[in-house]
Amino acid sequence: MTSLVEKSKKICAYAAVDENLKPNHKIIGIGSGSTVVYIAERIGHLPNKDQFTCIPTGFQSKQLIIDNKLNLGNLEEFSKIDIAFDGADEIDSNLNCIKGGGACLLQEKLVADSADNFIIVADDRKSTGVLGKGWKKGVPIEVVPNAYNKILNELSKIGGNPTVRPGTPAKAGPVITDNGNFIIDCDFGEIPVADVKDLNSKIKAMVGVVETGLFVNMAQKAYIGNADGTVTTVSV
Ligand SMILES: O=C[C@H](O)[C@H](O)[C@H](O)COP(=O)(O)O
Repeated sequence: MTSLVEKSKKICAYAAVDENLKPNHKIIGIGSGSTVVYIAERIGHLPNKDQFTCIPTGFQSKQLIIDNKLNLGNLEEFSKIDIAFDGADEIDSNLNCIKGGGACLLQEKLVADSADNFIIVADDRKSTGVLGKGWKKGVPIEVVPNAYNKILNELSKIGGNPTVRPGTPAKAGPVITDNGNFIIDCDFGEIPVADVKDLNSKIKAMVGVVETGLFVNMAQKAYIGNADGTVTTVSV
């Protein structure tokens, strides 16, 4: 039986596609995770699906595009994206997000940054208003492998509690991203909305950091699927 959370993911994803995908859109960014599964599914059901080229944000995303028989593109060829849809691990009241729980943050941020419209889809557990309130695993940070120890020290110095994400039990040693890097998860406690941008800049300034899972001022809209079957839309 489909769980309430799974139903929430599906209704918000379907609503996001139905209300935002326009006939003039040609290039679509497809994010990663369990919620965007329903984004790809919905687009795959459209009679005009052949008019779209979909840009993936990683291996799983690419498979979703292929499985739903959508046209697959890449950022090298299409550097301007009309609209991108993606999930989130947590969303604050300004639509800043923590992303990267599935280690896909770098390609996701490249696609979001290239998109004219960036739409978040998530079930209502993710919409807490303050980053770090509900998502307790920390901010995912993609780092060059041989810089991890240096960056662990630097993150501790700015008040974080960082750990290298382990690959166990599927793999001994750290998780390796689609880009061949490590992920550090760094807990900063609750991050006030006014502090998110500054924290992101501090982390990005550390040499060896490739990208952070803090998506600051990137999303224009979020579609939140509620357990009662309704969808809440938030815009900035
Ligand atoms: O790296 C993973 C991505 O940032 C996902 O979009 C994020 O973790 C949300 O995934 P889900 O929709 O499964 O909660």
